[in-house]
Amino acid sequence: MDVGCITNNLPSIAHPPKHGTKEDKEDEPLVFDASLPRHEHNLPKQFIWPDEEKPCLNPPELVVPLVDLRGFLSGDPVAAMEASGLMSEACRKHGFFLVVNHGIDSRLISHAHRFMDDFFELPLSQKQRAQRKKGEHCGYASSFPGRFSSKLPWKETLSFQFSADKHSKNLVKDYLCEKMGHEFEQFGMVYQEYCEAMSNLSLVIMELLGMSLGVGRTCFREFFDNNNSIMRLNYYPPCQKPDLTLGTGPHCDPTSLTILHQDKVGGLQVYVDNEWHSITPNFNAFVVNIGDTFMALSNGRYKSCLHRAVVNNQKTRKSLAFFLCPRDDKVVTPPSELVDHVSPRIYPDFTWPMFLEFTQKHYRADMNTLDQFTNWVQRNKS
Ligand SMILES: C=C1C[C@]23C[C@@]1(O)CC[C@H]2[C@]1(C)CCC[C@@](C)(C(=O)O)[C@H]1[C@@H]3C(=O)O
Ligand SMILES: O=C(O)CCC(=O)C(=O)O
Ligand SMILES: [Fe+2]
Repeated sequence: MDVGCITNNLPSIAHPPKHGTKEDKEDEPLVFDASLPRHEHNLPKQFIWPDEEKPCLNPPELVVPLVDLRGFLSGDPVAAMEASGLMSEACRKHGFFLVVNHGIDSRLISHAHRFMDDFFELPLSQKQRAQRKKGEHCGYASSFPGRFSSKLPWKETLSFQFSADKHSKNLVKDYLCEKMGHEFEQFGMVYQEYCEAMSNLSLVIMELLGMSLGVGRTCFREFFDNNNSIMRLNYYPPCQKPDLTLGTGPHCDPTSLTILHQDKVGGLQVYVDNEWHSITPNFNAFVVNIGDTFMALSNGRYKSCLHRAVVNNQKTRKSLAFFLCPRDDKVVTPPSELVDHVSPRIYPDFTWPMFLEFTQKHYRADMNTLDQFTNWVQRNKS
């Protein structure tokens, strides 16, 4: 797919000033670093979001279904029906649910959070050894000044690839050691183990989602076997003007399924019934949400939901986001059971690499990403 012509049709992402031009000085990319003294009271204008997108104070709490996986994991068919029923109700309404008794060691989760602190508290120059390159989705990024010209998110991120393929057992460790040096070997091993746990949990959830949609336990589990997913560490430093900016802007995840662990600070918000709702942190629960790619796989039966992250003026907030993505060669096509004259195809066939490139090079993911991508694919059908 030649994606070149997208650039002219969509609100393209700001291109950083050409080096050496006069804009360089005026538009020197904004970079902030959590370890710098927090004395900035006048927020740079690029971090100030439009009034209609600014955070609201004290949103109501979203009562999210708590899906207990213990029974299903022990083979109890009644528990399986209960769990898939709860998921179905949540996914038809807003696409978010919590999973508990998931079997993942709390020490692994704590290690992952601790290593995240270690990374983001490094001097900026060291973090920039893993600097995300233009058009690529892996690496370290600080608020994306080179990518966007306004509505910059108040966060630093570190993203890397995970492959469930048995020959890729060292992918995470090798990437982190290559970028950051061999002192990151343990960091890499912990995140390789964390991502394997996330991948296995994703496949369990895919079994239940398959059951809930009437396509059987193995349909989506096999589709995401050997997944080629993305792990993202979100680090949100305190902000002196938290009511003017956002940690992560309003969006639907373009990926298939997100398994998120937020720390105790809280800040994740979901847009349901025309209102923003907070999701209260729960160390023992993972927040799970459907992404755009799974919405296409389900032929629109399940919703990819609008959400965002707000910041505060007291504490750093962290979240671990595992984004499930199918192997590169998998074609996203809904099972035949989900397509008929009553429910005709809504989205075109596509592969995840096509959609990912769209979000990285030509369109800032928001609440319309899948529709924009669909329109472009249909316009460019050669
Ligand atoms: C495929 C992806 C693009 C973003 C990361 C992700 O892996 C899934 C979520 C996407 C994102 C977080 C949605 C909001 C806008 C965004 C630019 C961000 O704030 O980070 C998105 C990510 C991206 O780097 O494009
Ligand atoms: O940090 C959070 O709670 C949400 C982050 C998010 O939505 C994302 O990274 O896609
Ligand atoms: Fe998200």
